[in-house]
Amino acid sequence: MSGQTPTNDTADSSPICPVGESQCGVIDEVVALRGEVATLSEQVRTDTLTGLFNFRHFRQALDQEMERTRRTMQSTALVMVDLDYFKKVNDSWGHEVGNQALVSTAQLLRSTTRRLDIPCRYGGEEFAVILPATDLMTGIQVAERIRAAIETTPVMVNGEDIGLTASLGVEIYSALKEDTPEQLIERADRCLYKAKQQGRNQVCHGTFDMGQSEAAVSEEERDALSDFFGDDRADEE
Ligand SMILES: Nc1nc2c(ncn2[C@@H]2O[C@H](COP(=O)(O)OP(=O)(O)OP(=O)(O)O)[C@@H](O)[C@H]2O)c(=O)[nH]1
Repeated sequence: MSGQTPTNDTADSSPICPVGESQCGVIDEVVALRGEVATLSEQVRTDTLTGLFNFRHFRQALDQEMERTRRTMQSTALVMVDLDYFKKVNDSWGHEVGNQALVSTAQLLRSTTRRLDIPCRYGGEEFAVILPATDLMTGIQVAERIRAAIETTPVMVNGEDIGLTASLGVEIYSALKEDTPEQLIERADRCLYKAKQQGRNQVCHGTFDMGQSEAAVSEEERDALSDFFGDDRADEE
């Protein structure tokens, strides 16, 4: 699975003209077509506004990472991110500022995650980040890092910060579960809904004891997580 920035991953194997010919129209055409195919395949999986992977790629990547979990027994974490009161952002500051906030959030998702993580625009003002080979505790810490980055990074309009925040839900898929991708998304979305219900600008997660329902990250847990993990996960490759 490619990393977080959609790239042109076509191999550089330029066709060569037949022996004795320095120019060849057909080959020029093949090279041009290859370029177009690469551009189109990037467009098909990329969200135009933010440059993140789009929903189509998200679903394919989630299938692939869940399959990897079944083979390697390493869990996959899923973080759902939804900007708070985004309708109010649009209504108060205008649609263009709303778009600026979405672009800023996308940049933060890239900068707070590893290259192998898969940040996507799920739709509207909702984002999803797939964290391959990640357990619940680490997923919670990454979500908390994303939350803090959104809260503390100003989105300025006419010298004023619009005060953007987000609510997040974290769940994991382990090989022991028989979840479908839809069930995993639904569980993560339930956590996100709980974060909204409990006041927004917070992370809720599935519990370590699967017999229980969702839980919020408490202040103490937040401190313990950052002490335990330090702040270096975003530098990992
Ligand atoms: N600027 C902009 N706005 C968008 C885009 N996509 C969705 N929106 C807006 O996002 C807003 C989402 O509003 P709601 O679903 O009511 O949620 P909310 O206001 O964020 O409230 P909570 O999620 O409950 O905190 C709507 O006003 C949409 O028009 C986009 O691409 N650009």
